[in-house]
Amino acid sequence: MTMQKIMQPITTYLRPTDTLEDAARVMLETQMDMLPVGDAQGKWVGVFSHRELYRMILDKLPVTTAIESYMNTDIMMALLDLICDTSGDRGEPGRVISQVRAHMILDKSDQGNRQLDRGAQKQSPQAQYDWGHILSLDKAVIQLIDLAKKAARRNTAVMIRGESGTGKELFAQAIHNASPRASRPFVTINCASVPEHLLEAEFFGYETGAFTGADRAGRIGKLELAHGGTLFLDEIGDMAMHLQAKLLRVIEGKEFFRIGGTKSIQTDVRIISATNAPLEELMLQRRFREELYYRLDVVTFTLPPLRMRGNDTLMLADAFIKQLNPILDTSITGIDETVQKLFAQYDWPGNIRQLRNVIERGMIMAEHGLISVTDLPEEMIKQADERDCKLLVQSAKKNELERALRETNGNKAKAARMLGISRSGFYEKLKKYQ
Ligand SMILES: Nc1ncnc2c1ncn2[C@@H]1O[C@H](COP(=O)(O)OP(=O)(O)OP(=O)(O)O)[C@@H](O)[C@H]1O
Repeated sequence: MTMQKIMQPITTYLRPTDTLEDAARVMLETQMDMLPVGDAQGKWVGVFSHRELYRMILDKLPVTTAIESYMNTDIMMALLDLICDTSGDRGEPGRVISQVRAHMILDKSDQGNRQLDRGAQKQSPQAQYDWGHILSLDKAVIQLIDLAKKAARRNTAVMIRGESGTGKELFAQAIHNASPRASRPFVTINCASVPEHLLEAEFFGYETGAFTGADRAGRIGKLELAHGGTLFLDEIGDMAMHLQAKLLRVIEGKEFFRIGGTKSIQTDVRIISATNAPLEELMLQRRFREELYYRLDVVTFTLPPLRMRGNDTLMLADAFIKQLNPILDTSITGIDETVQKLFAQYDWPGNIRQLRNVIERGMIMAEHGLISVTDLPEEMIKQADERDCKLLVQSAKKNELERALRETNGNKAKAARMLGISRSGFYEKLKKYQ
């Protein structure tokens, strides 16, 4: 989910009359786990999540079946369900909060104009980000931006490497927006999230009647949609070998056929690819084609992980707080000293995306003033607790217990309630933090 998506009311929602195929496509395009369903007046009447999608598939319903009788009409339960699901294993509650918030602000001003409906293939998707969105004080990143500005002017293929959440897509969009193709489409294909058997249709499109259950009118693929613009191939390392061969043929010959089609189609796209996969290793294992690699890897950028970007963590935390205060309706002034120290020592496996989610969650928890350790996700505190920050976390926890006791005049039951924990949990903490 991009920052843009949480800052604007979103226009993507389903109608009860939408089909299983419509829903699957919109979910793929938006990468949302759950979408609101709105009626003709834009009123929320339900939600449709992956769970309902799988249920329809397992029930072997034709793709033309309307989602109406499968959508979940218990909206609040569905939201809570999703929050619990996601804050468990995937550990990114902030991301869900963003999604939920985004969904709650349906764009009422333009109910009929959903971004991705049956007409999606006729619209040209645009890139939202430019250089001004890439914030960094880090020398290496600043140098990469300079290099990217130069590369943007040419038509050369660019490959962006780096861990998840380091800003690869942000860079790709900024390059497109600074290129002579800026006014043309920026089209993304996520090679990891589209199932292998659908990826080919996603790329090349298909002709009328190419599949059972396919749209009568056929569908154009993303290669055609991106004509004149940029095709962003995210997670390129996950592309199947046979598709890699087909892509290579398109790059070399600049033409292709729709699935089931006989007419060759010309295309002119600039390719930007991104990956966190060890492509060199994949080539040795014959899971990535060398010829394709050399076609895609004309200019390479490797974005450093957040833990190697020095002061960026605190600067970004501050910037996110400023951006999010008006959206979340909070008045957070910053992060306290303990959190600053903890941030500096933390590994940030999810990089900038994780930082933004942690900040957003912290802002929702704290509401005003400074974000403190107790507003951070449990997982993060646990990790810090096990490492060098143990003392820091302990003193913050101790302060919190002391404050609760002070404010309740030493009444432990009240103090436990105030902190939202059980009485036994409170005693346990008292013992742990002395
Ligand atoms: N330098 C930056 N300044 C401000 N925001 C950033 C920066 N880099 C990344 N972000 C934000 O972090 C989030 C993740 O960025 P992005 O999606 O570009 O990462 P990615 O490397 O493509 O991730 P993935 O590999 O998981 O797809 C986005 O919300 C993006 O706006």
